[in-house]
Amino acid sequence: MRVLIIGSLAGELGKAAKIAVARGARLEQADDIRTALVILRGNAGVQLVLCELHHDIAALVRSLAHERIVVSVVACGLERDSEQALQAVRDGAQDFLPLPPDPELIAAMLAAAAGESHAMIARDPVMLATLRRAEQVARAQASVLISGESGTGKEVIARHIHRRSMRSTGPFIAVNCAAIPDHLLESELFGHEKGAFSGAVARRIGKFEAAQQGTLLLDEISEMDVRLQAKLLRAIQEREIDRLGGSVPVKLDVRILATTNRDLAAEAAAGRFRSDLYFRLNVIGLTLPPLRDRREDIVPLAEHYARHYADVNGLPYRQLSDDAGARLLRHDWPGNVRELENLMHRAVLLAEGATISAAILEMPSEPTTPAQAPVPVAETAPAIGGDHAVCSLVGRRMEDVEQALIIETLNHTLGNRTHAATMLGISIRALRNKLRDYVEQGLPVPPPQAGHWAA
Ligand SMILES: Nc1ncnc2c1ncn2[C@@H]1O[C@H](COP(=O)(O)OP(=O)(O)OP(=O)(O)O)[C@@H](O)[C@H]1O
Repeated sequence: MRVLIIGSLAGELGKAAKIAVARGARLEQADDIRTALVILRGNAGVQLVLCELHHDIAALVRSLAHERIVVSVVACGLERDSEQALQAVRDGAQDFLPLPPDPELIAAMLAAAAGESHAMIARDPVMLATLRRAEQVARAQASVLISGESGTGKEVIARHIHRRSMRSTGPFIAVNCAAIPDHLLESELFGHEKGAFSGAVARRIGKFEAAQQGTLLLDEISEMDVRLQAKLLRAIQEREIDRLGGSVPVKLDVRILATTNRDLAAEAAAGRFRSDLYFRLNVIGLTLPPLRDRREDIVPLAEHYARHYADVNGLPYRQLSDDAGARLLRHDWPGNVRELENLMHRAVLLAEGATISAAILEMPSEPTTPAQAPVPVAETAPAIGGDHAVCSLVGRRMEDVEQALIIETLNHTLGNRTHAATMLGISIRALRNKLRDYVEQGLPVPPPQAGHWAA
């Protein structure tokens, strides 16, 4: 992943940069915000910006919004500068990295910005068959549509297809269509020329061009606005794009992969998704089975995460006890692999004895609906007057209950905003606005995918 550092590499930030490089990051460096913006306009592959606190972070965030550049900004400074750190978050930084740098915190930030680790575990015959099919189609050039419930590993398999393709030495660029507002998504994908809109002060290269000779993953494609769907269809058919405000088309050599956790054929039939685009994307279709239908993967995945999170947190590796394994096998996993991963992360942090026992596995009560697309409230709401959990809320202010629910959901998803918003049935933008309000009120908010150790 590409990381842009704004500031001097001579001091503590240089140490952070070295750690990021040791974890596989490729660095860009700018002495000031003006230079950083020049780099960002020309390189849509940058996923994370680490910016020293004393730079004008508010101005950086404003320019990024103005120029429709989507990238995570993390403010960096000494731990004692907590007032400035809070101000940086108020100004729009997504997080604060205290210096001197903690290698594990940097690893978590890189993982959060890149969309977590790429290891692929598969033991169940159903999953092995899916994997074989993915490997078969990897060498083709055709688009692949990967369907499956949220958290089943659609992005993991997309990366696997890229690694096994003839484009593996080229870039793999992922764009989450649900997480980026429509007006930003267009320039994020297609780029823009200077003057294309009031904030377009210079040419900006989009994700399509950043993915040249490689693979572009359009995550959660069903959430793409209809107008953009038309533009995407043209890009795929003509193999060229026009930057916003551009007059000369740019030729493309990009393979498109797309994911959806909705039934895209049904969306097309209902007129919510263009049928012609659906057929273009679904030249090859792959469906990832939910975890409850590939039970032989559950324990190997749990063991993988027990090892991984022990490693990441500098803790001793503890095996799963037999009763813990049995308990995992009894659960239905509505949140799929992501739910299992979060549960094991917590268990690794809480474990004390020689093994991870069933007692510390914090299983939520068995939900009745799979956690994929937001479920209409009417389908899940308890009958009025009949539910103890709801009765116990009577007398509390709506705002307080909402706040507690949001923070608790974020704790459950270990800070993952996209997943929390899906569970809450609200847009990422609405969630971000709420969190910004909480930060302004001085409330502690779980940082993005940081886990308990950073809470
Ligand atoms: N087979 C697997 N082996 C190891 N880890 C996996 C596997 N499948 C999924 N994961 C992990 O589970 C988490 C969710 O995976 P991923 O983001 O690919 O799911 P998704 O189906 O794309 O979810 P969403 O639809 O919510 O975006 C990630 O942290 C990923 O690393």
